[in-house]
Amino acid sequence: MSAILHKFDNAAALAEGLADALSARLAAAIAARGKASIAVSGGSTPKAFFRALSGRDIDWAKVTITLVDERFVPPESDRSNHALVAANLLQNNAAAAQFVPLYHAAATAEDAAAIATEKTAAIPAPFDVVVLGMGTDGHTASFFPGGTRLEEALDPATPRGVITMEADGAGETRLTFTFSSLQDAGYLVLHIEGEGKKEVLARAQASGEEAEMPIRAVLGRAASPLQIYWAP
Ligand SMILES: O=C(O)[C@H](O)[C@@H](O)[C@H](O)[C@H](O)COP(=O)(O)O
Repeated sequence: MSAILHKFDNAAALAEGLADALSARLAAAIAARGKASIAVSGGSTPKAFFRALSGRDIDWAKVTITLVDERFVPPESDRSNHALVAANLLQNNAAAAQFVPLYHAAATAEDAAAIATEKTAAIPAPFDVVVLGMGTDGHTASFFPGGTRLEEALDPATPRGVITMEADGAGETRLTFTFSSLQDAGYLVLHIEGEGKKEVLARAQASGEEAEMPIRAVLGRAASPLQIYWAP
């Protein structure tokens, strides 16, 4: 599917522009169906955009927020994406939103993934909005090169849901939505910043295996047009 580039002069302008676009999409979903859903990524890039979005004036009580992926750590951990979202997005007006975590205090990550799959199944598919990040190794979500269940995660036949992933670059065991859960979002966003990530994206857009740079699955096979938001 195609990719549309939204280029901004700087990160602050991108944060505002992305917050404007997403709040409009969420408000339109609420107007159409009475509810809206958004799955966001963790990492360091999204903080400013989370803060901008948290202040937008929409009916947040009708919005369900979840994560694209999570580290298998409790929300008290400084590695937790839940903690990142709680501190930066579930604030201000957006504090009224419903948040559905992926981490659950279970005996194993597999048990937590099964619980997350069950709990997130209540969110109508497809997501209205999905915001992906990208690592310098070309991973997105927790689709890491060399990941233990990468082929399964990217397989279009794999059902929607949350699975575990382990990889050298991932740190803790991860909990990640599958490609099939994310790729048909009403508005599918890739949010990256800096010249380095722009070069990584260019490499990913060149020919090569998905397993080498898993973002290629999104670039090449997502059902929804990919909205690339980039600032230097
Ligand atoms: O849990 C995570 O870390 C994210 O979901 C991950 O996929 C992230 O989007 C990329 O690693 C980019 O992270 P940065 O924004 O920190 O570069």
